[in-house]
Amino acid sequence: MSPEEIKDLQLVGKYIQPETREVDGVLLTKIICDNWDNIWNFQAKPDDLLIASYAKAGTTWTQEIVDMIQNDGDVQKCQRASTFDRHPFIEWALPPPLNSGLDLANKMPSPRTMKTHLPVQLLPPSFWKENSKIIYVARNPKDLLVSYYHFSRMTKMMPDPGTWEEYIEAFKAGKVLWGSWYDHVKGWWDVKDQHRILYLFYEDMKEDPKREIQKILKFLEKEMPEEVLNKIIYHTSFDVMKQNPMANYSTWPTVLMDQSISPFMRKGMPGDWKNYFTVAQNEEFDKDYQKKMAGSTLTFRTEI
Ligand SMILES: Nc1ncnc2c1ncn2[C@@H]1O[C@H](COP(=O)(O)OS(=O)(=O)O)[C@@H](OP(=O)(O)O)[C@H]1O
Repeated sequence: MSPEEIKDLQLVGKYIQPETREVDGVLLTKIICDNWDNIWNFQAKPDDLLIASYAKAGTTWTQEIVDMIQNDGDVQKCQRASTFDRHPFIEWALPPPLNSGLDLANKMPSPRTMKTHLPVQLLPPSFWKENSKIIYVARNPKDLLVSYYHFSRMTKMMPDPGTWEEYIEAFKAGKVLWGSWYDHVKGWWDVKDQHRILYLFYEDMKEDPKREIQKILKFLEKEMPEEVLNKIIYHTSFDVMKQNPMANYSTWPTVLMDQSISPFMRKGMPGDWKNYFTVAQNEEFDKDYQKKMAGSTLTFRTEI
């Protein structure tokens, strides 16, 4: 992003309202809802790759891994642009002169790699029709909630999260952007075997990045020498990505993300939720979780 564009962004920033609306009961920003027809009618292609997730599940990490794989471990090539511009975020509509995800996607030559946080029922149907490959990444709800709370405090593009106590309740009720986490992870889980979907877990990636990167390689039908694989593991580690301006959103102006409040690459640590949930909040959360996830074969690890 050039300094000129950043200046424009700062002018535009004051027009960014964290207003929300719903599409089929799913809370989204007003700008996304106003643009919904275009998003729904987005034309996917058979050689598209979509990285899908609920917000704060490890999307950027997965994007960096995929980009490194696609570029055979060439770090310089992966520094060609920020994550947002390398992989269009299909539903993320911003006012001009900012690029909307759809504009970027439509301009991008094939094969395209894109990102979405949409729940499965709101995915543009052309992705199913074209049988595009999808990598879904899921993260345990407690760490995700903590991450989402901090992100919502530092970004001006989302509604104010309120107090920690209020935010836990909003999250449990699904009254946060992109709707219910519970429905999101279950919805994608339930269709994973009917389409070309690789379902990954943040905690598994943290536990054994090599094993999980190998799953992605297989899914993308790629092979690579051990030394390139090791380079990818290193380049996509939390500490290295935290210092990478093309992955840590530091090129974005503070009017959109004020990283002095909380950095985008915050902790990257499974189990951090224990520093935030009280014993009572944790018990309440678990009780509610059991109800909402009852009957599903999907399970999460809240620490590794
Ligand atoms: N390489 C690596 N290793 C471990 N963890 C990582 C990595 N990269 C990003 N992160 C952490 O992922 C969280 C951000 O999630 P997303 O990228 O999905 O956010 S977004 O919804 O796309 O804005 C956010 O989690 P928290 O640190 O818990 O807030 C990031 O720090």
